[in-house]
Amino acid sequence: MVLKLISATPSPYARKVRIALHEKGIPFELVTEVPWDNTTETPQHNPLEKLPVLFDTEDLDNAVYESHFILDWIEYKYPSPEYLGLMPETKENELFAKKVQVIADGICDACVLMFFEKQRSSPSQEWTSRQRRKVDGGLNQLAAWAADREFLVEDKFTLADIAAGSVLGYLRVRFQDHPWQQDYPNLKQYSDRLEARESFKTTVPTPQTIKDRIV
Ligand SMILES: N[C@@H](CCC(=O)N[C@@H](CS(=O)(=O)O)C(=O)NCC(=O)O)C(=O)O
Repeated sequence: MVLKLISATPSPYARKVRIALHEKGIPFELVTEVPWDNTTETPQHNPLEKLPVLFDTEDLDNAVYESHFILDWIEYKYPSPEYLGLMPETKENELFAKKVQVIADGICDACVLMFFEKQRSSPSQEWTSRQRRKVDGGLNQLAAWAADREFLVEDKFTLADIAAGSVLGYLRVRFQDHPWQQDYPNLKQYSDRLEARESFKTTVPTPQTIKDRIV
């Protein structure tokens, strides 16, 4: 199997996959693109036209997409003990880790909606406020779960930390004016610790330039 990952420099969803592959020591080719531009190859592999997309270059008909599903797929295809396990030990805690991912991805979704609302000729204040409430509510929940813990579940690095760390790293780059680091010092310290991991250091998000008109 020769894995290729289609990613974009700011993508918090793709960063989760990059972190997981790095933590498990799984080799892959990284393809970086702008999924919003007409030059994107993403639609060739995902009918939903979204990245990240992970596929075996020797089996192009079985691409894997939707970051949460990609992470489940990776865990299934590259299980412990041969590879580092990224799921908690118990089923209950695995479900909680996936609930953390729901919140983290939901914060990302609301951020993306706000980002594009700002591009509109007359952005809706009501719509933007609604998305901002989701970001703030999600961060409040992550801060409560993090408390003063090193990791969110079972005192080991899991999917929950990949998801939470990725959205916090995304806010640092794409929503620098959000005061979450002042509002939740514990969450900032938690994020700082994760950003010190090699898998995070080598996947720090950076802005991209979108050439085509999107909205
Ligand atoms: N739910 C998806 C969201 C993925 C997503 O929205 N990807 C964006 C790029 S980024 O926001 O992650 O940078 C995309 O490809 N958008 C293109 C489109 O929506 O047509 C996931 O978890 O993978």
